[in-house]
Amino acid sequence: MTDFARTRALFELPEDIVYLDGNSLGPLPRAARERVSRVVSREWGQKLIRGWNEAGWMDLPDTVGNKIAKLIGAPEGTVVAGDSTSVNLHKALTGALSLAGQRKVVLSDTGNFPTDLYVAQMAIRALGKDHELKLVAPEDVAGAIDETVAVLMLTQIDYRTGRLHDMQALTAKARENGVVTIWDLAHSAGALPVDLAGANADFAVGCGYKYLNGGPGAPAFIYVKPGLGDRIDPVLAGWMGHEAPFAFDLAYRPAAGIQRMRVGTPPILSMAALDAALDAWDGITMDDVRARSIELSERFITEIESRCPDLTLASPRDPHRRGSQVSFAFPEGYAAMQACIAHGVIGDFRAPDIMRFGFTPLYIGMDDVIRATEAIGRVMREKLWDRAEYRTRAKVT
Ligand SMILES: Cc1ncc(COP(=O)(O)O)c(C=O)c1O
Ligand SMILES: Nc1c(O)cccc1C(=O)C[C@H](N)C(=O)O
Repeated sequence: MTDFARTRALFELPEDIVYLDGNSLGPLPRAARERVSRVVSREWGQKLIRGWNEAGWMDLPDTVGNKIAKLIGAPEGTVVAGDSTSVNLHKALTGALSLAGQRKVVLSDTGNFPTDLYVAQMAIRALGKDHELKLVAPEDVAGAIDETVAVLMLTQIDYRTGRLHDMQALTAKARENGVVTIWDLAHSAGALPVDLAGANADFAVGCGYKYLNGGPGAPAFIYVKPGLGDRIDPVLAGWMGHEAPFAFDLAYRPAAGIQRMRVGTPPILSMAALDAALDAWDGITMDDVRARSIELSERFITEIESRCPDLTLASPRDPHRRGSQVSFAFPEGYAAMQACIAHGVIGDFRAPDIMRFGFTPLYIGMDDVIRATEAIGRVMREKLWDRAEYRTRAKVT
């Protein structure tokens, strides 16, 4: 059994708040603080450019990729860390389209995170092909997979409601119909068990700064199924994805497999923070994390529903149909979330009316859940949200 008291001590958390927003930005792992400080002073400061070889900087995208691979059911050597999720999605989609023959449809759903849809719209335009981005309701995805579809591009867990797509079943149906699959694991990696190899998915991407706790703007990751990497031409090519970057050839020759998904110089300080953060997962099983996340979120729902009749559950009630977040709808959700934050519970708000709370067993326990529901209960009971100071919209939500 995973000792979550031990893992909690690995993080720096302000004592006066309950942090239920690790699904958007994970907290600071103590090891990341130490590692970044060491990389800055001893490696960058003392080794200077020798750090690329002597401190393993050049290998960090693979080192970090392999740590992430273990959390998402991917074999060693199939994941590389770097760039943002949006950029990696662009690589995955253009790669997938290069495999898709004459088919024209990129299928996704209306619950997808907007960046995924923007990437698809502009990748299609940039390729100059007559592909069409087809969006259906999340529950209609399975029925829309047929032999006209070139690529199925989905986010496994809906960022607003937490609704979980059945990766295994949808990928199987896609394969039966000859459809290439791309999964966005932004809200899945580190949140619940993912089995990319078992599902036989073709591509996946995800964030380093949410459940993986790599820090604001942490490098993202990309997975390409073994054997597939060599068959795709990267549209986003750069010297770090060249077969021999330091040969400085004039002609681009893509590196083998996942290595061709690299583009430019990796951001070493951010990579080092993510690398250290990922050590918090040593000795932990995702099944334990999932079981604990369900316990915490079930208790949260029970308490909120009994204390806050004005809040309506916006996530699937069945814990096996949602990720590691719970959302409640409330017309004054923005102001209510501001009031919750002012009263010591940090979650977030997603328009038009969603109050979103993330459950991250590595550092959140049952005491936190109870404390949070007491504070939220008070905010709602005493209508503390109905104050001008909470209704004023900030720039970033
Ligand atoms: C599902 C999903 N995909 C992609 C992103 C964006 O990733 P990035 O900002 O790293 O490009 C997010 C959140 O920001 C997200 O929720
Ligand atoms: N990436 C973010 C950022 O740079 C600022 C504020 C929020 C974010 C997020 O991660 C949003 C997130 N993907 C979401 O689920 O809403």
